[in-house]
Amino acid sequence: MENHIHSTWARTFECRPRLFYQPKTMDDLVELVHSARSAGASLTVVGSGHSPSDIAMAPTTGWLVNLDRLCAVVSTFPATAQKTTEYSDVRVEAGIRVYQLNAALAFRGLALQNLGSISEQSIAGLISTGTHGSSSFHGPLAQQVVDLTLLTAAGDFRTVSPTTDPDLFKAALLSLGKLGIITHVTLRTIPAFNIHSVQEIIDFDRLLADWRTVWTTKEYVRVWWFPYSRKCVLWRAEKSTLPLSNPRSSFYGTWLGRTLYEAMLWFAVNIFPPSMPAVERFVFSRQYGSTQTYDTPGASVDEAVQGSVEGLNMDCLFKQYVNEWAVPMRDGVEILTQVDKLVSEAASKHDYYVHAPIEVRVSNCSVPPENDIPDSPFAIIRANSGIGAIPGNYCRSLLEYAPRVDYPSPGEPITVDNLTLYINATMYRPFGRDPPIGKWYSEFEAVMAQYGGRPHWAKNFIGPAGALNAKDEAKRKKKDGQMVGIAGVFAEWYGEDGQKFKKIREKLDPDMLFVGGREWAERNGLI
Ligand SMILES: Cc1cc2nc3c(=O)[nH]c(=O)nc-3n(C[C@H](O)[C@H](O)[C@H](O)COP(=O)(O)OP(=O)(O)OC[C@H]3O[C@@H](n4cnc5c(N)ncnc54)[C@H](O)[C@@H]3O)c2cc1C
Ligand SMILES: O=C1O[C@H](CO)C(O)=C1O
Repeated sequence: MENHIHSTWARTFECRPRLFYQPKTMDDLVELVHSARSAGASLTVVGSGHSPSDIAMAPTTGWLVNLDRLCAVVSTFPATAQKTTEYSDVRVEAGIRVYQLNAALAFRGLALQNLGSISEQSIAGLISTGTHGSSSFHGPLAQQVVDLTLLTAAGDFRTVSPTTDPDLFKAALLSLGKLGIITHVTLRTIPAFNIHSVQEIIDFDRLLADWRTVWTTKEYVRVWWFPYSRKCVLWRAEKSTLPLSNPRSSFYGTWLGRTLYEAMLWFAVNIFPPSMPAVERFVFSRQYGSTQTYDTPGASVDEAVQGSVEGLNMDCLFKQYVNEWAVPMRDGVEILTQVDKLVSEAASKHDYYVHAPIEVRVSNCSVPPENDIPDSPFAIIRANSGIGAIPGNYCRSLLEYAPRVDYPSPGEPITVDNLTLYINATMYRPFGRDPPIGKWYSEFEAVMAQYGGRPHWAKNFIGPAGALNAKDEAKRKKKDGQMVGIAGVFAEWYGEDGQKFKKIREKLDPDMLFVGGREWAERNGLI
């Protein structure tokens, strides 16, 4: 198709590729790879466009391919064949959206073990960017991958697993679309489950006081931080057989509440920025009340029992910019204290204002030493806690952005020392209007980098200052918050694993067929 315009879900970036394809068969896809090579065109692969950045933008001379029509469930390995009823491996075509997969699994009495905030993504896009949920007992969502198939620039299918080709598997587990086209994925799924969640309001200072224990109290834990209210929402959930029950009604879940919220944000962004803290406080009080309910006898808490998808997904509200970094959980108190200081000082100087919530989440990205991989998928993580992941693999992807932390010793409980903290600075675009993000994001990133943090690959990070030459820097400054990228620090931050990824990439794709979005790849040190 010609004249196709592709844009991100948040309408933050768009591109006009020379040609756009949605192949219906794997043979068509292979033919497309050969045709693009013969034509000397680049081939960018895009999923649902939910990455907030320009990571999947194709140049005007390039071709863009999307796998929405390659979305079948290929096979389900019956529990008996796997000699267990605790999990089932399911092979799918990689264009399947997570919501389609959720439905197909539910039909078979199965479910994904963990999810991120939404289910719009394609499974390939989710894997390729290091998407995560929020649990101390689960890794990034790619932990559920048992094997995957990559269509290479040569037009060959390569099915890789931790045993068949460990290096290529670790590269393909977070490949940013730059290695080839993921065509199939086998996922380790478990019997469908419901979750019982309890949502409490906790004072910011109390959260910091309980930091070392709160993250491991339930299988799924997430925090939304409202800095101007000095409060957080603490959401904790576990698998449950209790009867289903709905969560409490939501102020911004209604058309009126939601529109009012967006209108107030618009006013604060465009007319009177100093009103932002009051807007955030008002919305917080409508949505959640104004008192701490955590550890408060007699306080009414918000409980629900929902299917895993409804419970784990959430309402992400409006179109947005998102800048999220992974840092060591053990440094969380210091990091949040520093960010809190930034936010309040900026507001008192009328320098910039942030939007709420700042999402604060967790994963267990630690992996066992290579010679210590358990024979059984019932991992140490699970044995310790009685809950958590049945991993499809125990690999750390070469481009894993979570800092390295220790794997828990056998028999020892998981602690903050084994965990990754994700801090997600979302800035809404009320009615399509861009808020100022540059100064906030630069200061936020300086704190994250100070603690060895690295940005989530899919998001709107800027990157360390000073990485560009004067001409490019001048160009960049024309757009507030534009990405500088991490090319200047890639070697330092990704070390040997990063170099290995680049070598594998160059070998598989010497003519850079899959580096259509060349600018993004260059800015970030991948080529
Ligand atoms: C509202 C919202 C909520 C989100 N929630 C979370 C969250 O909870 N946790 C989290 O970590 N992230 C979250 N994200 C980010 C999102 O999960 C990732 O950006 C994900 O990559 C989006 O998948 P996609 O299918 O839209 O991929 P796209 O954004 O279209 O593409 C992403 C990357 O995947 C590559 N790719 C796509 N398909 C293939 C393929 N078949 N083969 C090889 N490469 C491919 C692309 O080339 C590109 O590099 C959220 C984003 C939004 C907008
Ligand atoms: O990128 C993301 O957007 C939402 C926040 O609104 C979320 O959870 C992400 O991750």
